[in-house]
Amino acid sequence: MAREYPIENVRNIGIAAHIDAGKTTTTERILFYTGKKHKIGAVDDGTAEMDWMVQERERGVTITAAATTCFWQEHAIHLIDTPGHVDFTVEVERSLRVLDGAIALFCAVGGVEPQSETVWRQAERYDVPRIIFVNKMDRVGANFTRVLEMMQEQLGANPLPLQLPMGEGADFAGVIDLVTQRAMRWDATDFGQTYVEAEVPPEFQDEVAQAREVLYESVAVEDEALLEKYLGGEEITHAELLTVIRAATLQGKLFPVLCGSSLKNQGVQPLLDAVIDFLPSPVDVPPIEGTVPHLASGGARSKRAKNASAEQDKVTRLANDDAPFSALAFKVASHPTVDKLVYCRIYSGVLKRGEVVYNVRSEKRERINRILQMHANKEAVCDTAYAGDIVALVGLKDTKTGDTLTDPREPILLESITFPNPVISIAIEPERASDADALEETLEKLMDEDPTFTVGIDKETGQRIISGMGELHLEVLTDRMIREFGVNARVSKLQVAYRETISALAETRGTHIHKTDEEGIYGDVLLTVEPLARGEGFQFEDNTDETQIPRQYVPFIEKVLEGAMGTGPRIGYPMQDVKVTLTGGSYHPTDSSEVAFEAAAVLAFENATRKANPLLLEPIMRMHITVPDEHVGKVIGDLNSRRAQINESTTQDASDTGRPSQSTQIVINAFIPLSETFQYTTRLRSMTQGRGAFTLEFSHYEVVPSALAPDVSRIGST
Ligand SMILES: Nc1nc2c(ncn2[C@@H]2O[C@H](COP(=O)(O)OP(=O)(O)OP(=O)(O)O)[C@@H](O)[C@H]2O)c(=O)[nH]1
Repeated sequence: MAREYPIENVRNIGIAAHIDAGKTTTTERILFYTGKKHKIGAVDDGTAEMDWMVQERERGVTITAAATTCFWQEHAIHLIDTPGHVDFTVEVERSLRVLDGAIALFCAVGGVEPQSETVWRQAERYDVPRIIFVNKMDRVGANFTRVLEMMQEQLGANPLPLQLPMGEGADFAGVIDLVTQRAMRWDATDFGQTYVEAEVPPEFQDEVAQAREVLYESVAVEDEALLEKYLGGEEITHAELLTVIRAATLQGKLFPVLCGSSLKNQGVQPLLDAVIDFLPSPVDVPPIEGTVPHLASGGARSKRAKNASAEQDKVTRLANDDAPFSALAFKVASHPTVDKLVYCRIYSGVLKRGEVVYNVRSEKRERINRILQMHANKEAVCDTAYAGDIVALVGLKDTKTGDTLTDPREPILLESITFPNPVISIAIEPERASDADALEETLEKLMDEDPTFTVGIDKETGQRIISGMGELHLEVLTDRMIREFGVNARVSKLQVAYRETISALAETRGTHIHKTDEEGIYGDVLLTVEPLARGEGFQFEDNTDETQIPRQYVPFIEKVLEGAMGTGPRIGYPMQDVKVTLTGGSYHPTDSSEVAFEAAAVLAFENATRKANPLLLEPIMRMHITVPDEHVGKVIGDLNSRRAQINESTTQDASDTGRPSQSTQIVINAFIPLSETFQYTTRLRSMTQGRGAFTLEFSHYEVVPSALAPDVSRIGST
């Protein structure tokens, strides 16, 4: 079956916004006007919004939250969910990784709010082209011009208004298109499905003429030929203008701005037009890059791959149906009826139901049982998915977020989505023994959905330890477990995931020798432990011979010692960066056994590490703070009191981006112990009146200063 829409007519977009800017309300309108929903939610009495929110909290609804598809003017728009919350970078990162363009939504009253600023900067890092929608023009205090100024000042962006509002607040009556010079008014009786276009009312004509002048001039400077025409006083056609706006938007030089009121059903259709006119199709973004993966023996290896000079050769795949199939799994979601859904962005080729794909990470081939295109609350089964599509796949048991799925004959490994390691932990236990299974099952599901959430068992206490990215992350997950999955569980206080190591060389002997009338036990091991450089983990060397320790026991002893690294001598945190050398030992021809050598080796290791001046290590985070100039002194002072090491602070302003801006942002890069970052979100917010933003990423482990070490206790023991 041929594709319904040419790839040039596909848009993969997200809506980025500060909480409450009107993302849900706008999405509802988009789905309604594009015919995906036959009834518009009664947002006025709060029902649509509440429905949406309640659903979002339910297990099934993450399904619809990841992506939905709608159609507009012969184009397919895949709308990808981009939660705006700073504390859930994971969600934002994975959305930005697979979308091609975004609508940045601002409130006409609040303008550029902290969270919209954060998401804006994230989108900037990913080079995602954006158009802007200034929503809530009907609200008292709405001020279109001020929002434009804030974009310039706070974001250093170059907004390009393509419309002007006809009045503001209670007077807001519609929108004037600066290109066509037509005034649009929406019909309130049919939820804004129809709108009429008319002459610009006389009272707006001067303003429109001025704004049009600015528009043409701003666009002309982006293109030499257009500039020549403009300066020569020649007429510029709409098509010419739109082509240059599109090119400048794709390069991030201009950000077309539209306005309206989603709640009052005004302005959403032109926004959809703008998505099509200015945001990229999959062929407008650079082709996806990857490497030729090394395949396990037996795996199909293409001629191309065989001829590759190196196993990790770089390859690119064009966004083309004829290219070999490649896709990236960007979200795994639980589902009420099928096992799970795997959301994929197809970068190249075509996928048919029933086909087998190759998962490069797991080295497994998996059959696609069903291909679903997700709509608002429903899912449509399709037979085929094409390059550039976003679909949900059923049947992938071993696929995780970030995995590449490819044609088994032409494999490619796409760059995965990088997620930071979890660094903060709490012990969790079922309320009652009867809750244990439910807890286990829920933890599995949450781990599947969220790659930055892990579950382990504390060897010493036997407690389940859940780890995540930050305080709020674990709080929300625990809350979901209890409220959404109905699991009765208890958690301990948040703890940093400490490690242990040694700082000196030590040699000890461990013996495990018993003799009774019936049987004997004989194990005797001499070993040294010495520190390794940070990050080297565990090393083992054997300097004994068969007269000391029979050869068959050596690999076994190595395994035992590696296991013993799991519990350090100071508090019991896992150890790292230790080299163990087997230097001597003895055996008995009949009494020696694995069990005897195990006991002897563990004893020797424990004594040696205790003697080798053990140290505690703590996770150090790389912190990236963006803060307006005027608050920087306070923030740096506070960082110093938190044992942070500030590496650099740079000024980020207009000259960096080539865009005009009057505001100066200071970017501070620092290393900071994780334990000093608890509650930092609130602290930074209060120090910067909500305008500072930060990201934290695990960097490395460092020794805990000796004065603080006694305060560190074992996880779960509090
Ligand atoms: N006056 C006015 N209110 C609006 C408009 N759009 C949305 N709202 C209201 O703003 C509030 C937040 O709207 P949502 O659509 O839930 O905003 P959101 O960005 O999805 O918010 P979160 O889901 O909390 O992130 C609701 O009370 C809406 O009714 C608008 O155009 N005008």
